[in-house]
Parts: sequence; C-alpha cells; structure tokens
Amino acid sequence: MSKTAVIIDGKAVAEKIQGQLRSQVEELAQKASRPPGLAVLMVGDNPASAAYVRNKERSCGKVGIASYGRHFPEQTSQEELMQAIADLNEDDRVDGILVQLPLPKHLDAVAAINHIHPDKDVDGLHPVNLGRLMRGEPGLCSCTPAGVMALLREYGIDPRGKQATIVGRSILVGKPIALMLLAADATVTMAHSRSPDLGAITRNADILVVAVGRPELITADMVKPGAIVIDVGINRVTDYEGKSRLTGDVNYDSAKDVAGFITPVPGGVGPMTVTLLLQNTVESYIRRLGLE
Ligand SMILES: Nc1nc(=O)c2c([nH]1)NC[C@@H]1CN(c3ccc(C(=O)N[C@@H](CCC(=O)O)C(=O)O)cc3)C=[N+]21
Ligand SMILES: [Mg+2]
Repeated sequence: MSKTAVIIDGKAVAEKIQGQLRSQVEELAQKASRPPGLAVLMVGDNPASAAYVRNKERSCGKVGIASYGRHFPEQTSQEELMQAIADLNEDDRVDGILVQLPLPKHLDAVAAINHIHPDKDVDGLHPVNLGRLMRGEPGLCSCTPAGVMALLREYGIDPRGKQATIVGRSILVGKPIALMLLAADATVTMAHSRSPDLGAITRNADILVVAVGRPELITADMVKPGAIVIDVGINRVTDYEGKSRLTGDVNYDSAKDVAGFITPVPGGVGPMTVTLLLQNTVESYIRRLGLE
C-alpha cells in the first residue's frame, strides 16, 4: 500500500508572495520618488534564456518593478558588457542587476558578476554576498536556494534536527542551500554526481534537495519513506513520441508514492526562483532608499 506525497505547489506559493510584494510596492510608492528597478542583461539568442528573461520581465510588471533590461548581440565584447554593468551600478533607478547565465563562451561570467555592485547583486552570486552567507551575515541571497527555504517555510517544514542531504555542489544552488539549511539547524550532507552509492546516502535524508542536472537520477528506491523531496532540476528531454517536455532530477511518478512531500517540475522550485529575484529587488530598493 502506498500513500501519495503532499505536492508542494510552488506556483501557488509564488503567486501568493508576488501578491504580497505588489501590495508592499504600492504602499512604498507613496513615500518613494520612484518604483523599484531591475536590470536583466542578456547576451546572445539562447531561446531558453530569452524565455526566462521574458518571464522575469512579465513578473516584474505584475509586481510594479520597472525593467531596465538590455539585450546584447552574441558578438558583444567583455569590455562592452563590463561598461554596461558599470553604467547600471551608477544608475540610481536600478536596484538590482542580473546577468543572465549562461553567457556565450567568449565571455567571462565570473568577471561580469564580480563587476556588479554587491548591493545590487539580486542574484546573490557576487563573492561578497556568498561570503556574507558563509559568515551568517545579512545580505542578498541566491534566488533558487532562498526560494527552496521559502517553500519549506510555507509548508511548515522546520529543518531543525532533520537530516538534510543535497545532491549537487554548484555555486548557484548546492553550496548556498547547504549553508542555509545548516543555519536552520539541519544536519547537512553534501553528495554529488561522483558520490559512490548515492542511494545509500539519499535514503538517510529527511529533506532531500536534488540539483545535479541529470534527468530523473533519483528514483523511488533512493528516497526515505516520508521524506521531503525538493527537485531543483529543470531538464528538457525528448520522450519516446519525439515530444519535448520538462523533467526534474527526480523520477516524480515513482518518488511521489514514497515521499511525504515533493515538488513537481514544472510548478515547483522554478516559479520561486523568479519570485525571490523580485523579493531581493524590493529588499534592495527599501535599503537603497532608506524606506525601512
Ligand atoms: N543569472 C541567472 N540567474 C538565474 O536565476 C538563472 C539564470 N541566470 N539562468 C538560467 C537559470 C534558470 N532559471 C529559472 C527560473 C525560473 C524557472 C521557472 O519559472 N520555471 C517554471 C517553468 C518554466 C518553463 O515552462 O520553461 C517551472 O519550473 O515551473 C526556471 C528556471 C533561472 N536561472
Ligand atoms: Mg556534480
């Protein structure tokens, strides 16, 4: 006999938080001289990136954040990109700057991110913000990991005392989420694509966060009964009928009969990433204009 997991509805939580952000922005607008502003820099014509950027701009509009995005041609030089970032650092209307990743191969993404003023780094990827996270100091937090923490909070899941296992060690997700779960008093284990006998490790997890970018790597037999499964993967795969679809790093159909809670893909972590970007932008706006 199997019981189906509670499905963590990231889309609903994202809409709820975006609604709260909209009211907050409306209220702040009465004492502020301008709306919050976000600049998304995109280089080249990667269709997936273009879709994400459109999605971010649409969400900004809904919440009342002004978009100052710039779209550069594929052959843009590092100097042009660095100059654009420098200009946005100086632009008082802009509270947040994000460089859409991945960049074309000839460009240095690390140099670009390091060039963003840490107080406008709404992606939380600047070394100063990652350092603040490591030291437990306030600062802008990476959107996807912060989105995961917000989902846990919304579902009344307290990491304290729980065994949390993260599969994946990226600077975008794996490493920052490990630090956030540690700060929330979980016992944290880091595993990754090269960990031998991954199942033996993941089966101990009360909270299992998977962010390795391998479609459906985690199967039901690797999940502890009743575990909270957070699937950060977004993989575009082609099914046997030749149709393209999105799938996570977890085999959802089997894992949902073992887990206690599970995030679907799409509709789980993805919408929260965008929401936390908006929240970080509003937070930066409040701090920059002294609106507290
Ligand atoms: N500097 C930077 N910061 C990022 O945060 C960043 C980035 N670059 N580059 C690309 C990745 C990817 N990413 C997603 C955001 C939202 C969804 C999202 O909303 N997904 C929906 C559906 C999307 C669909 O249908 O294609 C969902 O999962 O339900 C997904 C992926 C942010 N990224
Ligand atoms: Mg790996």
